[in-house]
Amino acid sequence: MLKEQQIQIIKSTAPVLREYGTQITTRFYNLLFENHPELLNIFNQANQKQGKQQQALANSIIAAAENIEQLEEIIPVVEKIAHKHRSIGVKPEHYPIVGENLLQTIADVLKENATEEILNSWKEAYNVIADIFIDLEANMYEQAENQNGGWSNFKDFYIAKKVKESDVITSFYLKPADEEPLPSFNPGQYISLKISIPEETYTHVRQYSLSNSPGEAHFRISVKRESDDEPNGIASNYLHDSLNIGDLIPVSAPAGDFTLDLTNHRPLVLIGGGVGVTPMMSMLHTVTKEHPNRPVTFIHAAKNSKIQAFKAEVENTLLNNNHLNVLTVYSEATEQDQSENNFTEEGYISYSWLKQNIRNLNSDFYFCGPKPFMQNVMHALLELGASPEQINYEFFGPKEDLPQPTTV
Ligand SMILES: Cc1cc2nc3c(=O)[nH]c(=O)nc-3n(C[C@H](O)[C@H](O)[C@H](O)COP(=O)(O)OP(=O)(O)OC[C@H]3O[C@@H](n4cnc5c(N)ncnc54)[C@H](O)[C@@H]3O)c2cc1C
Ligand SMILES: NC(=O)C1=CN([C@@H]2O[C@H](COP(=O)(O)OP(=O)(O)OC[C@H]3O[C@@H](n4cnc5c(N)ncnc54)[C@H](OP(=O)(O)O)[C@@H]3O)[C@@H](O)[C@H]2O)C=CC1
Ligand code: HEM
Repeated sequence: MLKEQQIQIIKSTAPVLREYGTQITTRFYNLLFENHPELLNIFNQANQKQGKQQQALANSIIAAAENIEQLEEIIPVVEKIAHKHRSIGVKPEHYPIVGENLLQTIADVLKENATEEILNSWKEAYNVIADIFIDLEANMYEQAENQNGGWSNFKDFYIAKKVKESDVITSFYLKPADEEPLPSFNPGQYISLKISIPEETYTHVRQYSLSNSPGEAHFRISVKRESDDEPNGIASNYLHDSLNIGDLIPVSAPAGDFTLDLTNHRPLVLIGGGVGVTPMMSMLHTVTKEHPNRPVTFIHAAKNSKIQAFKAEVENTLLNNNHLNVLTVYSEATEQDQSENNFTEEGYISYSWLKQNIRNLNSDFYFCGPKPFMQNVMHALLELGASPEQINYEFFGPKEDLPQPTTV
């Protein structure tokens, strides 16, 4: 346990580390992969090259340190990270490795300012934080293991079906190679895939939201081919081009805490941006099956009908449900979309448009999509007066980028 003096040292040096934050974590990852190249198999190298992971780690370690006296405050943030850690296969034995390399880096960056007393205090603080992660993740591994037919790490699934949903999105129907029954999962959760590409030295682990509802004999994921920017997305292009029916792929047990709360019956508003619609599909299918009388507004913002996935699937759900309202917003509607008038609004989702189209503000809101879309929707909901507990979103960048709902 940390002594009072160590707590004061942590609190007084946390601002310095915040200042050097990403410089420390950038150097940390270089040192970590130099000393432990095997960890290149689990870290997303695109996130590394774009600096996203360095920022995320720096923010979380320093946030934990600044809350060192009331760590229970950061449990919700730690839980979200622990879900991802568990789905990737982070183990207790990894924590001392990260700790050693992180402290070495702090010493290197702070140089003569890194006295033995400061380093020992940060070592103690890291161990306290690491123990919280290790305990949480142990429970999550046990829970995943104990679910019917569960497994705690990765297990082989085969591609049972591939369905082209749009010009850029293809769905993969995955079934367990051992034919064990699938564990249930919460709508909105994701799985991690461990993707081995022949010419690549390391595996690529990626997360994909489950786009079907629990209780079926398969998992369905729907993957957008990332090819708008250079370099093309390594995993999504491999899945689209080279993963075919019958091929095997290691899959983690479902994880994630961005999940539909089925215990309350307030009206529901699901807002998906682009392929961010995937968790919304799982939520839509689940709620229309289990609570057919719950009013649901399903909003999909996409470029146009050539890019949009699940248009027909959602319209089919609409046919069988009197309490579902479906709205489509295209930002780059094609001429065919215009002539068929097959969408509700052109442009971006806005505060005034949401105000006009959300029938009941006392709703639960769930949204997911690209960052600019997320920022816009969050702003609009806050402006509409939605309270923090009504707003649920999956965002996987440094949280500071998104306006936070003010506490009431
Ligand atoms: C919880 C969660 C759920 C998700 N669910 C889905 C889903 O349902 N469907 C879906 O399609 N995606 C989903 N994603 C995203 C998915 O995990 C992948 O990130 C996505 O498929 C891209 O992976 P990739 O390997 O194809 O691209 P990567 O190779 O990882 O590249 C990603 C982007 O980074 C850029 N990039 C790569 N390397 C560099 C570099 N050296 N310098 C600069 N830029 C670079 C690429 O141009 C590309 O635009 C989800 C992500 C999370 C965290
Ligand atoms: N559980 C999770 O965390 C999941 C995360 N994802 C992530 O969701 C993202 C989906 O991206 P993608 O499919 O490429 O989405 P797109 O880039 O296609 O964007 C979707 C729509 O949102 C519009 N948009 C862009 N900016 C704004 C804005 N400021 N306000 C409102 N709308 C806006 C786009 O318009 P425009 O034509 O101008 O681009 C487009 O019409 C990916 O980053 C993916 O990784 C996906 C699935 C699950
Ligand atoms: C106290 C210690 C740790 C903290 C505070 C921490 C924090 C984080 C954070 C904030 C993220 C981003 C989560 C997200 O994107 O939603 C993350 C992801 C990750 N962490 Fe940790 N982590 C710790 C220890 C570890 C250890 C010991 C390992 C194992 C080597 C590890 C491996 C990973 C991996 C592989 C990812 C996903 C990276 C990516 O997809 O780009 N972490 N961690």
